Amino acid sequence: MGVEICVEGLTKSFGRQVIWQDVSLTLPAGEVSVMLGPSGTGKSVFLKTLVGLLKPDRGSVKVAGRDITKLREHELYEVRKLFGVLFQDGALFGSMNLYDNIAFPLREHTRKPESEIRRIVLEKMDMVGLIGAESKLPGEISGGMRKRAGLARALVLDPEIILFDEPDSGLDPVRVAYLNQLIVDLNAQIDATFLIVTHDIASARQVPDNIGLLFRRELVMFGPRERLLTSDEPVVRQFLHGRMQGPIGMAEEKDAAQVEQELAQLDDTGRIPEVTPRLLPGPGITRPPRWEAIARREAELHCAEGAGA
Ligand SMILES: Nc1ncnc2c1ncn2[C@@H]1O[C@H](COP(=O)(O)OP(=O)(O)OP(=O)(O)O)[C@@H](O)[C@H]1O
Repeated sequence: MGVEICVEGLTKSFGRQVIWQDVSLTLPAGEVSVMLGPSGTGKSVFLKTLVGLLKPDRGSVKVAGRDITKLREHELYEVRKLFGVLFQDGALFGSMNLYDNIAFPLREHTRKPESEIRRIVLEKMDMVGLIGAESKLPGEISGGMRKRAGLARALVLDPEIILFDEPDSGLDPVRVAYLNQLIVDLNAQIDATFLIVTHDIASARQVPDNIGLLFRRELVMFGPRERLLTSDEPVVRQFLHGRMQGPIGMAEEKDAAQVEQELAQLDDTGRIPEVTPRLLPGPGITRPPRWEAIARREAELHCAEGAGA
């Protein structure tokens, strides 16, 4: 079972540049959450702060009840073992083949014999569909395969929490669909807590239990997927529809009068936004108990939509 991450009053700046302030949210244990936000709003900085690679100016990050912002380096080292992180490019060592890349955390952090390492590496490679590619170098495989190799490496220490930094960037829509299915299946199988930073709205609509949005140095909203998908908040609507009309501008924020005019022209007030059906774990994958609650919520949602139609 994954662990809960409880963030309270978190603020981070670099020099005089405030990245975000007073961010509070709880990533529920075992659930999948997505963090959205325009480029440069500090989503990657947020992931790095959660894993203790960056120190916040203020606030706390409690991982399984321990505030990691207060830990010393050697204590932090222990807590970091709870995390698996999938960096944007997979962050593989270019001169090592996939097998050695994936075995690396086990050789670095454990004293397991090579036979056990082999069993674990092949098990994780199988989970992400990479069996047979053990001897390939990262430069010899596609971007999608590199992401999956990065994911296999993030899995070898059996993490309680997995952080994904734009897992879908640079992938074609079909590979994104496969990757999303893999994420949903993995979550059901290993039951860890997932946080995904993505720009892909289709993924954000289908995959998570919860969605958050960073904008203007603040966490605008964080909550259950359906709440954000049906939200009236202009910035949430603009982002989830990927449209120009709304508070988010090309380079900076727009003035209030312009935003008001754009929103008036849109004239979609009163229309109930569609809630995209959730991506389900694949056939044969045993779903953890929380899926019963999810199924109930989804059924209620469809009843309400049916009644409103
Ligand atoms: N180590 C650092 N030192 C100084 N500034 C930094 C550092 N890391 C990030 N920043 C700044 O923090 C801001 C947020 O960066 P971050 O990469 O977290 O944004 P993001 O929301 O992930 O963007 P994108 O969606 O484009 O990947 C940027 O202005 C960046 O220049």
